[in-house]
Amino acid sequence: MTTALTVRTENLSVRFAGVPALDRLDLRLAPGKIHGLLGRNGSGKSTLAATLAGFRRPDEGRVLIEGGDLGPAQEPYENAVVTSRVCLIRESGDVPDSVPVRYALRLAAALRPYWDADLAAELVERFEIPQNKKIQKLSRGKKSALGVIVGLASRAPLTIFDESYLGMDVPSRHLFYDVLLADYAEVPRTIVLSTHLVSEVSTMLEEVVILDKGRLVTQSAVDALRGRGASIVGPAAAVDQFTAGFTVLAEERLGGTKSTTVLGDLDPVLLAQAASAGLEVGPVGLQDLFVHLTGVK
Ligand SMILES: Nc1ncnc2c1ncn2[C@@H]1O[C@H](COP(=O)(O)OP(=O)(O)OP(=O)(O)O)[C@@H](O)[C@H]1O
Repeated sequence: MTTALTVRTENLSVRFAGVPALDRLDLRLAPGKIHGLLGRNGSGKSTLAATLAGFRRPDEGRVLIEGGDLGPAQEPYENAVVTSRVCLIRESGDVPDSVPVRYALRLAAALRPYWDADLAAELVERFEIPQNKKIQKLSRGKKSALGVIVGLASRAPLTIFDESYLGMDVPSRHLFYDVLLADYAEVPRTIVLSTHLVSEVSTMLEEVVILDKGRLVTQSAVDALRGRGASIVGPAAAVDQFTAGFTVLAEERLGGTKSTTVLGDLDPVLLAQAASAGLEVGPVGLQDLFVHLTGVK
């Protein structure tokens, strides 16, 4: 049976030629949740994903993985017991290129202790992957889909998708999200989705880690993060009057109606004022917060 794992990093740093890609990260990924690993290009997402999966040795600090039948915390690097329970799928698909699809699936079945062959077969059908074709002959999208299938059917207690679905078209990506949610409900495990497509995955995420230039910007439950701001919708003049003095994260206007996203907690007095001005107050979008927190202009 798959048992979700807990991941911790302590003062984790990874450097390339002396330049930090990860800079003293202290994180805790709770077991059995879907975590978003968010950051702009070059922020360190792939380096973190590879280090969590044991592909890379930290230059400083450590990664600790614990829980389930693993027992006490262990470091993943050069640790076959831990890495057999961790599946990292990168954009390349992380499958050998020169062999037919059916062989790659057999290989995954042999290597992955929690492999679900029925799920793999079902997904190969649903994503319409030609089983006899060599992987190098697949289109980029189908190659990505095969990687995703391996990631899902591995049912690893810690499963990390590092932008592995970006090559897929929109319907295929949505199929991936649907299958991921359904399978996660059936077999809970710790899932990390590394992405910059924040708006597309935001409804699936329970926790987020936001990186910027290798540093931790924030780690938070999505609900708590969304509570850091508010979106105010209503007649444009009333919205402008109400939001004057707030830090504005985003504005959108449609005819006489305006939606303004602001940073800050709205107390009950402000909420009552908004209601009496005919304004609707909702949570802030994750994408708007991400843009604000990572300084994208
Ligand atoms: N093998 C490597 N050699 C040298 N520098 C590297 C290497 N891998 C990553 N880096 C550098 O480390 C930093 C973090 O890169 P990383 O790929 O982890 O970021 P990322 O958030 O995954 O980016 P993206 O969204 O563009 O994939 C970048 O400055 C990158 O240039």
